Amino acid sequence: MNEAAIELRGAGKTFGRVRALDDLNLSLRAGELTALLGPNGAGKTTAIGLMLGLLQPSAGMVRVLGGDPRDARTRTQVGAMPQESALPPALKVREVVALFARMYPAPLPVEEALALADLLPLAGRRAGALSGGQARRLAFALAVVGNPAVLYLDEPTAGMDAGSRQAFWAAAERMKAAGKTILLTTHYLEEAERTADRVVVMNAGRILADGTPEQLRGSIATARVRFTSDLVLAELRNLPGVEAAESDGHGHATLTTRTPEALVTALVQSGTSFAELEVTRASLEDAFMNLTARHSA
Ligand SMILES: Nc1ncnc2c1ncn2[C@@H]1O[C@H](COP(=O)(O)OP(=O)(O)OP(=O)(O)O)[C@@H](O)[C@H]1O
Repeated sequence: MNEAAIELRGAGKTFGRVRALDDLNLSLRAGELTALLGPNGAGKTTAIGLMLGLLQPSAGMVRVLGGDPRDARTRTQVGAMPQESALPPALKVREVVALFARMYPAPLPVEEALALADLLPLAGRRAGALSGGQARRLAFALAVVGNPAVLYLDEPTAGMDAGSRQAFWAAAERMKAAGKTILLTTHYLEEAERTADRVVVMNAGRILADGTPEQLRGSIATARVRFTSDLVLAELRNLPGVEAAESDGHGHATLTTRTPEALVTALVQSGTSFAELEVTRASLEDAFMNLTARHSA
């Protein structure tokens, strides 16, 4: 059933003295949409480069659909949307898509690829005349027109306006429903969270976290609970689920926890009088920033 469509085992990549990827182990199941997140330089594009067969691993192995990513048979089953793509400026949008379709054994109808990328109204425009966000949509059309089993999308929504983003995610949903294995990189965690089956967080060439969006939220999302009371630091630390506690000496306490409800319930049940209660949830974005910052040497 859901066997690995993409597999990296002990994969490493160095560029001179730069270790871009270090012992990467990743197994992506067929039909899943995985979001690869991480700060600039984390190694996301390099990982995609290995999976596309554009780069040779310095260590370990990479298999795509059971084969070597550089084999012609594998390549015709893979579509990619690079971070930057050079488009032939004089050709019209429809012509560029038709040109790409010819490179694949069983492509989608050109009109269908144009529709998926929300490009039908722009099909007659020269590629060189497209705006940045429109050019991203054309790059998406080129990635899907071959009707590939595996799709790599490197920051697909970068530069897109809100409407284009929405259209993009709707198209990604449709590709997923059609059974495609999709790996995309993004800096927009909240956006990816809605559609991704799985989120992999990378930093400095390594995987920091890997799971469903819910699991990721559960493992890294924290809340801050503030109040004033007579409790001393040791008592604050004893409250359930407290990960960090601070007290300013005037009774103002700031606690960090993943389970603010349990903490506040225990506080109430303890009978301690407290005031100025304030609970703020860190957004997943904040939690993700903390996670990657903590691991940056
Ligand atoms: N061809 C190359 N030569 C030298 N260093 C490289 C090369 N390609 C990538 N690197 C380095 O490898 C590291 C990982 O880069 P990579 O492009 O994979 O990161 P990324 O996670 O995709 O970042 P971004 O979010 O900025 O796209 C960086 O330190 C980068 O400078």
